[in-house]
Amino acid sequence: MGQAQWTEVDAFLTSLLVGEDEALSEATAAAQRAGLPPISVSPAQGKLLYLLAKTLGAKRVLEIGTLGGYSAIWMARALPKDGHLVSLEYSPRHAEVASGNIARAGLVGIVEIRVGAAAESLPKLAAEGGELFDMVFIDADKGGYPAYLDWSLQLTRSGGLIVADNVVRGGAVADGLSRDPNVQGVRSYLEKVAADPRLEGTVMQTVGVKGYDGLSIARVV
Ligand SMILES: C[S@@+](CC[C@H](N)C(=O)[O-])C[C@H]1O[C@@H](n2cnc3c(N)ncnc32)[C@H](O)[C@@H]1O
Repeated sequence: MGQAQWTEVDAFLTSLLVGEDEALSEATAAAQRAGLPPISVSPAQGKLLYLLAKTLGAKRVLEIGTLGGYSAIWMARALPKDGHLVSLEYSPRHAEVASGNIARAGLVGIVEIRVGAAAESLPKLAAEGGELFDMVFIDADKGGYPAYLDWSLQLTRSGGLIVADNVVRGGAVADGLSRDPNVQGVRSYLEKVAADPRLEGTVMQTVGVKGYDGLSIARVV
């Protein structure tokens, strides 16, 4: 038997282990109908985010980059009934589609979407002085990642996780001479993770419809 392509393996593993239900598949379909770009995490990655939040016993999760709410639904499902997920989204249109998806998933009381640039929403969130977050998922503009890491460090409890998607960028992250601002953003993000004594981190390389990429996971000590 020949070696299966990653798409076949992904389909096999997703149907075997991930268990995407109607609310999740409808969230993807609604985002597609609304013309949103197909750049949400994969079902297997969504399940990983869910498992990380569940393992942490998370009550509070912060997401930077909502899109249609697909990853937010996964993470919110790991929270208790009185849990809270704050998701920051720049585009009002994306936030509107996400709100519909979150309502259909029965998560209105848990998920709060804040519309605006994350660089403006994060200082406001910090100024509110609420409880610290157990987990942050960074999945927005890559140039903003280094600043999002600084805010996430302020907003995450000791023992919590800061997770960031798309940090390998087809392998370009290893190219120190790259002039691509997205590559520079994720490279600087990983350098900050490596250098900060408050963090211990790693990167899981991934393959998916968006190509070869990676997910950074860092624990706040
Ligand atoms: C990769 S998508 C998020 C996917 C989502 N986390 C999921 O997996 O379902 C990135 C999102 O970040 C949003 N975004 C981009 N720049 C942003 C910014 N400066 N502040 C807040 N959101 C931003 C985009 O509009 C887009 O909806």
